[in-house]
Amino acid sequence: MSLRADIHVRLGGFDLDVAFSAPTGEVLALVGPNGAGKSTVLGAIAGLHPLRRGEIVLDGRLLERVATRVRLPPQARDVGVLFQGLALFEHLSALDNVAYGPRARGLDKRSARARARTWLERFAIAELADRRPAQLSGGQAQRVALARALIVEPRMLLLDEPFVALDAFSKLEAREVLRETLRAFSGVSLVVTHELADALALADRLLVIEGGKLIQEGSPAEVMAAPASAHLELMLSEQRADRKP
Ligand SMILES: Nc1ncnc2c1ncn2[C@@H]1O[C@H](COP(=O)(O)OP(=O)(O)OP(=O)(O)O)[C@@H](O)[C@H]1O
Repeated sequence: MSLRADIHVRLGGFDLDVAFSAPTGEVLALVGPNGAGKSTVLGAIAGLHPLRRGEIVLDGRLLERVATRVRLPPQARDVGVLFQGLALFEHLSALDNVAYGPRARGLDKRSARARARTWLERFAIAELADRRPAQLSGGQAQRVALARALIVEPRMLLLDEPFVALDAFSKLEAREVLRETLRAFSGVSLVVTHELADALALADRLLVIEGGKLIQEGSPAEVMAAPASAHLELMLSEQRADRKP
């Protein structure tokens, strides 16, 4: 097992209480209504919300265990994060956004930039190296954000609503780029999305959360065959309506 997570977090009056695990290479989609706790799950794994109880183990390495007071800081977790809205550094070029991780880990500027350039090439955006985020399209910015997350060779990827800011056309293209990226990525990926179509296109397995609890998990086909909540049924019927010509 590559990821084992038993997560109990309290945020104000909200209690999150979910446990799941995933083998190496699996792509998990976390779906559920607004306020269900999806981003909080990501934040807990990334080390941004301390656990009240439980533990998180990634590739046999303990990231956090409340019982023995182990709690690695975010930068020591080897987890790549794509935040909602991408959160690129507006004052840095695309190249320096991607070079940021290696620089922060002590690599000299020249080597970090050389490495960043290979990642821009991998995402077919080398010619955009000098542009600032404001001069990129949504799809291009998403590629920069993916390159920035992957350049540090994380063991796990966390993606929070990776398509929110995109128009319909960019979104299809971005979904394809992301699908190929996740397929090539060797660690576990966890993608938060409120759109079932994205989850179905990307994920090996769905985790459905509502009110801070895991209410269903299974392959897309299993979940579609027997949705465990009214909200999920509604998502499914919207998805079917979208597919009709
Ligand atoms: N810093 C905070 N302090 C108190 N409550 C919070 C905090 N952050 C989030 N919450 C609450 O925790 C709950 C879960 O929020 P979370 O952002 O994880 O939901 P989500 O499923 O990602 O929702 P959305 O789809 O709207 O992004 C919500 O009820 C939210 O109001």
